[in-house]
Amino acid sequence: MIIKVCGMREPKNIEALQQLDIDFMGVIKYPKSKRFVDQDQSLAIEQLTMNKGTVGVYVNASMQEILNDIIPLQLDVVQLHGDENPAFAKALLELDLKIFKAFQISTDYDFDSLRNWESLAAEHPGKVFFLFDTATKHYGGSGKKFNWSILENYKGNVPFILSGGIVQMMQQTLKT
Ligand SMILES: O=C(O)c1ccccc1NCC(=O)[C@H](O)[C@H](O)COP(=O)(O)O
Repeated sequence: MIIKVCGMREPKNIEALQQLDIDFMGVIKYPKSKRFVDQDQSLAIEQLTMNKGTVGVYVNASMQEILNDIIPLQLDVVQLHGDENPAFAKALLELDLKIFKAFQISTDYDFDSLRNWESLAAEHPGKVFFLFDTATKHYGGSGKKFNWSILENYKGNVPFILSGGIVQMMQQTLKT
């Protein structure tokens, strides 16, 4: 199991996170999010020594916007949380970044629509992960959990991360 803590901004919180047994720290680069990390905060993050993987979270950003963040945010992973296509992700994979591709899961979600992304993942073993989040018109950060039993309909083999409204008391359920 991998654990990502998202929405990190303040250097002192990021330093505290370094002491925890987690794998990734997520930084939101979506300007409409209340957790958005601006340029000054990015420059503060650049000064930190990181012992976790850093994930930049984007919603329909341009390639140039992402490229500009690679060094300041010390990016290991790009989380594509909007309507990006596999060709866009492929260009990032070729820069040696990993991809977390987010999908907004609703009750009647059609997992067959992920075929193109599954092909990309097969071409880049160990580099592409799916992230299943709760559907919201704001793309993410709803704070709400979706009905995980919907995932019984997912028959693919790309490893996935669960997202949306996860709190500590769900720890045991997540392990099973
Ligand atoms: O966190 C946000 O504000 C956000 C906004 C737009 C797209 C993605 C966003 N977050 C990405 C994440 O990976 C969050 O951890 C995820 O949505 C779950 O957060 P929450 O719903 O608050 O539990």
